[in-house]
Amino acid sequence: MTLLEVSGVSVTFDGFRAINNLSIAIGEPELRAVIGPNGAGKTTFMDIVTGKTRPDEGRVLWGELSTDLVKLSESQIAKAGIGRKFQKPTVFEDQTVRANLSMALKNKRGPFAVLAWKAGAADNARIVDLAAEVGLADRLDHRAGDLSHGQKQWLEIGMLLAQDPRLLLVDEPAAGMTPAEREHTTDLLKRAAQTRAVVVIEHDMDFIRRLDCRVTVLHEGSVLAEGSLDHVTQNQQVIDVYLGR
Ligand SMILES: Nc1ncnc2c1ncn2[C@@H]1O[C@H](COP(=O)(O)OP(=O)(O)OP(=O)(O)O)[C@@H](O)[C@H]1O
Repeated sequence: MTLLEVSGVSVTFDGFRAINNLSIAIGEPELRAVIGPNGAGKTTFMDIVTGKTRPDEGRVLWGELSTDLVKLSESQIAKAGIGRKFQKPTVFEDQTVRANLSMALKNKRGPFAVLAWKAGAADNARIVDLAAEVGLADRLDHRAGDLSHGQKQWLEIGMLLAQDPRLLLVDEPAAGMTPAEREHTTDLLKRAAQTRAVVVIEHDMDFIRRLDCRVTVLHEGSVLAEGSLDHVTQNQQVIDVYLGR
């Protein structure tokens, strides 16, 4: 099923067309990589889906009811089931891994439930499962600030998964990671994408190859090519504007 359908979207910043008649459809479940040269519009694409940037034209249709996300606020879009991971990890450094995951579970319930919330047995089991899922099972009682850069990124992914998003948007997860951390991150994202849609912006081609998924190449705010990594990397235009540089 198509979960997200970006259709004919354009955005102009001060006369510069950053997104130009962009159309992309993401299925559920699906793992999708988005690549392209600097300034191609990758981050702006995510800003549009999450409601941070409003398009001048086009529609962003979501879910079974084809709700137009352009008409919703950022918080309504988040509640609809779209989670976003920015490049830099944003975890509560002074809190433990367990407390961070616990807060993320709490947030899912909304402001009224939070007032009366206390971690029950089911929540504690879910926290342990989430930690295991992102590879932090043996770090539950460690301070998040003491984790490595890669581990902080995994914790933040765990916090997003705690909120059960139907679509997870991830911006350059491999940046600053060791090769072993990158490998773990690809496994984690592939697993997460078995039951939901996951869209990953990345520059690291080895990372993309390991993701083993459909790839969309953006250039000047539009889709230049789409398909398997082998398919898009053999495309002469992709070689000219991105790979050959
Ligand atoms: N708020 C803004 N105001 C003005 N220009 C912007 C704004 N946001 C993005 N742009 C411009 O739009 C273009 C697309 O930017 P975007 O960050 O989406 O590209 P990107 O593909 O994510 O690039 P990178 O790989 O460098 O992160 C760039 O030329 C950028 O300078």
